[in-house]
Amino acid sequence: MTTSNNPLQPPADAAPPRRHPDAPPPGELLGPHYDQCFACGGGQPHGLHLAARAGEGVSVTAEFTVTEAHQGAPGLAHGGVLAAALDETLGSLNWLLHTTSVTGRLETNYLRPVPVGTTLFLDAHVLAVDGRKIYATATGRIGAPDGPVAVRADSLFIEVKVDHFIENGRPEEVQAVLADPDMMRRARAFEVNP
Ligand SMILES: CCCCCCCC/C=C\CCCCCCCC(=O)SCCNC(=O)CCNC(=O)[C@H](O)C(C)(C)COP(=O)(O)OP(=O)(O)OC[C@H]1O[C@@H](n2cnc3c(N)ncnc32)[C@H](O)[C@@H]1OP(=O)(O)O
Repeated sequence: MTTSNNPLQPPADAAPPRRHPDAPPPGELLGPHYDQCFACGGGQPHGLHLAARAGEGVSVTAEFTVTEAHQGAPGLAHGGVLAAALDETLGSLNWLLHTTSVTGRLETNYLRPVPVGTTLFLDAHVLAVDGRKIYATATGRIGAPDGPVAVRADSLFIEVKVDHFIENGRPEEVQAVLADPDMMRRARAFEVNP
């Protein structure tokens, strides 16, 4: 039952987050979920190359360094790029839950400009889960894990089946991924989340 009009606030009867028993241990690098992902993939020269690690509970940390390719205003990171970094960090929580989910809503809050050359230290954690709805929040800090807060986000992710990607993706890329047994084994493993 929804008790608030804010779609990013978990309802009072939502379940607390539960770390999956097979979640990677705290400190482990999660690796890209897809080599061509703009945010985490190694195959995108101008991508963020964001590297996320498992944290304690249902949390992750991540880092990415702002380059010339990420500018909006001269010498400053584009707000959409920063939103992508927050989105990706939040999406990495899938590894801790062993679910496959996509962003339904993402509300970003920009507190400080982020200059080119900055390494942004991000963290995200799940607040609650309500059926297919995953409520999570993220913060990005300048220069260090305890640096000044530059950006924050609240989000609602929605759990989907792997078929979501097969049915909606462009056929060329979908076929290439379907032909990669490692990728498919990992993606399908997330679907049988007990
Ligand atoms: C080729 C094979 C590949 C396999 C391997 C793939 C591995 C990939 C692994 C992991 C991927 C992680 C990727 C991370 C990247 C970072 C995250 C992104 O950037 S994701 C991209 C941006 N997001 C989208 O493109 C979503 C577009 N939207 C949709 O597709 C649909 O709207 C979707 C799936 C979100 C929901 O559609 P419905 O038909 O399934 O479900 P309904 O019934 O509408 O919603 C279910 C519940 O959620 C609420 N809901 C849905 N959307 C909402 C919204 N925007 N705001 C508030 N509530 C929402 C609804 O009110 C409903 O709630 P009630 O159960 O009735 O209480």
